[in-house]
Amino acid sequence: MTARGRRQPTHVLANASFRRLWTAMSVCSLGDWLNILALTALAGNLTQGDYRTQSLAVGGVFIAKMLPAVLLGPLAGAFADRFDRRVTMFSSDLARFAVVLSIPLIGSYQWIIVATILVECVNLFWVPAKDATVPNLVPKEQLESANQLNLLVTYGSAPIAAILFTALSVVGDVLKSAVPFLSGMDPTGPALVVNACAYLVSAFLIFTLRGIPKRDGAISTPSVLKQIVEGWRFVGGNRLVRGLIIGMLGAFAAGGAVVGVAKIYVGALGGGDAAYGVVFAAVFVGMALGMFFGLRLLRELSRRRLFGLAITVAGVVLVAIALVHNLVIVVMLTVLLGACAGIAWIIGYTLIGLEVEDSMRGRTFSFLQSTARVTLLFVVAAANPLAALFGAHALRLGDLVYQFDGSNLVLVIGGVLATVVGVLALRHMDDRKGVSLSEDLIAAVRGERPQSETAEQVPGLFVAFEGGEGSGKTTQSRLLAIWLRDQGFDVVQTREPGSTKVGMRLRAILLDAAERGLSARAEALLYAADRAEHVEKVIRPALYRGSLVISDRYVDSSLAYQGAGRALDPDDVSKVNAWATGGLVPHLTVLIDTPPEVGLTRLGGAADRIESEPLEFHERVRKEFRTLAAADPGRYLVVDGTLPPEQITRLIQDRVHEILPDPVPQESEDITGTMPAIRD
Ligand SMILES: Nc1ncnc2c1ncn2[C@@H]1O[C@H](COP(=O)(O)OP(=O)(O)OP(=O)(O)O)[C@@H](O)[C@H]1O
Ligand SMILES: Cc1cn([C@H]2C[C@H](O)[C@@H](COP(=O)(O)O)O2)c(=O)[nH]c1=O
Repeated sequence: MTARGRRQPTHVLANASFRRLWTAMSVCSLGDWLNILALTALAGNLTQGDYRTQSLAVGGVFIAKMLPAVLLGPLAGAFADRFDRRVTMFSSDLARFAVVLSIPLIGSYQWIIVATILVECVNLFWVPAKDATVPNLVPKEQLESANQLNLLVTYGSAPIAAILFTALSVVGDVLKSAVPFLSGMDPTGPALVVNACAYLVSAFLIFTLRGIPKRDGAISTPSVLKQIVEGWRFVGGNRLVRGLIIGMLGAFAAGGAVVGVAKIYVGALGGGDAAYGVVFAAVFVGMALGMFFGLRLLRELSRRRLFGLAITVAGVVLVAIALVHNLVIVVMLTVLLGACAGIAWIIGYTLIGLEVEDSMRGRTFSFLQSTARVTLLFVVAAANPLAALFGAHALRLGDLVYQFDGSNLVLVIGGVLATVVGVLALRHMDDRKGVSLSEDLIAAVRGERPQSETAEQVPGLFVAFEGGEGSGKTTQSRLLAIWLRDQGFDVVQTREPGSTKVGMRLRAILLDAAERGLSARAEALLYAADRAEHVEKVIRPALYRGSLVISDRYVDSSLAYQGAGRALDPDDVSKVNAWATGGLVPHLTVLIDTPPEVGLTRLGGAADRIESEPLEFHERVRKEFRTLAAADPGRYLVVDGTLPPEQITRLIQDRVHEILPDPVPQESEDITGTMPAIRD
């Protein structure tokens, strides 16, 4: 069998709509950093003279920046889910432009504070609207790359803004002395004008961005208050989202502990301001490395596992940072800490974008932004008093003296907290229960798909079709089988439940609408029993013969219908099925994603026991299918089931084509010299 190569996907920036949004975001990020630099400098300039007043004035700007998120975050999220996101972003940009432009014109400290609060309030509407829009513009498999680019410009624009600010300050000084009319101007004036113009450019880009889906939430949506409560309920009630947010906040708290005490800790290690700067920079260098190289290196590892693992490692590293009294090692560990934080942040953002439905996304992102800021504020504020309260202690062991100060304690607490959160996230969200994490990790580092679970090592190829009722699985799996047979492949087309003798009986029990009293656990076990028989009698033998197996439904159906639909513990369903199948996982799962209200109306005849479940049941099933696909994008093809059948067929053929084995084995080619004729 020849190697199964993958076709190179196009870069996410080739997508014109995303490119436009990303450009707007980059310009805004540059503007935001310029804003922080210019406003803190202006506040300092306006209160020159007394060091204490000056410090308080600059601190006031930071407080004004944080405050609106705490107070207005929930409202902004509901706004992003309620109104047209393009209009929200466009209006926000115009408002930011006007407010920032007014700062150098008015030029008083009071107005700086008011304007900062106003700009931050507007930002609160812009950011969740943007975050919730990204998953609408890029395909699911490119969402991780899109988030990497977003984070890159958010932080990468900071040094560019710093250089620009310096240059614009020089321009400000020159203008002040050369143009009499501008003699009263503060040198930060040009920076603020450029900052305002950045928002105007973004307004233009957003206005001309046609790819954002239109929404008119004002017609039938509930009240804003109801929407806010609905958003909180959703975040608290959704297992995955709750796990992601707790994990990300844990990572934030750990980061806050470092920011809070880094200065005194570095000082205690004998480092000055330069060393403090290096430690600070190490966090960002690490984040960039984690986001780009870490995620690429571990691309075969389940994203849910990697999320928990990254936070756990970050926690352990933080404890090590607290205990190792060597500045060079501390800097190296800080890079690792940043890498873990970068990985966790990107995965968390990506999974939320994939998992959360469009109508809830704005509120979820906004909840995350607000709670992250509150956590950061709280931890940074509490870290130093706690460190001071603990004081400095020298532990003596014979001749050895080990210094353990308050800053060490804060870092240890932050590290332990992150470790606990990471372990909980790993357990809470693990989608490969029963499969050793270390084996998975080693395989991922080697760039291999985890061997113990995939069907990769068998000579054949295993493709499963999944989706809700009437999504088109039977139609498409039949068409795929015909297409493959046409190319000379030996194809076994099969389905669940009911492809074996025992299976046929089980299918009758499982789908008989009269069988009303069947318990959820019994149902899960019967499906698993059918699957065990199916794998042993049909699928495995065919794969070992080198056949291509196409199954209409497999394990994911149990995770979606019995796990999410019947609300059984997903770990239990996963374990039972891993045991029933001996860990056999398809090479490719095609998810035909169709809204249940569309799929159910396609079905003819009387509804069977499962089809007659209420719509909410089928909605939970659909959501779980999508979540499963999102957690392992490399192994799934998600197609929109509302597309015309021919278009779906083409998408499936394109993807299957990438992983097809050579129909004539290499040895036969060597002997006969024949070239296989594969039609596209
Ligand atoms: N893309 C499509 N657009 C419109 N109708 C479709 C599409 N795909 C399939 N159908 C029609 O929908 C009905 C159900 O299709 P199919 O039996 O393939 O779905 P299924 O997912 O296998 O259903 P089940 O859940 O019963 O197994 C059929 O009448 C089929 O012709
Ligand atoms: C494999 C499997 C199936 N189901 C449900 C899903 C459907 O309602 C029926 C199968 O009918 P189909 O027309 O053949 O698609 O069974 C399930 O609940 N759990 C499973 O594991």
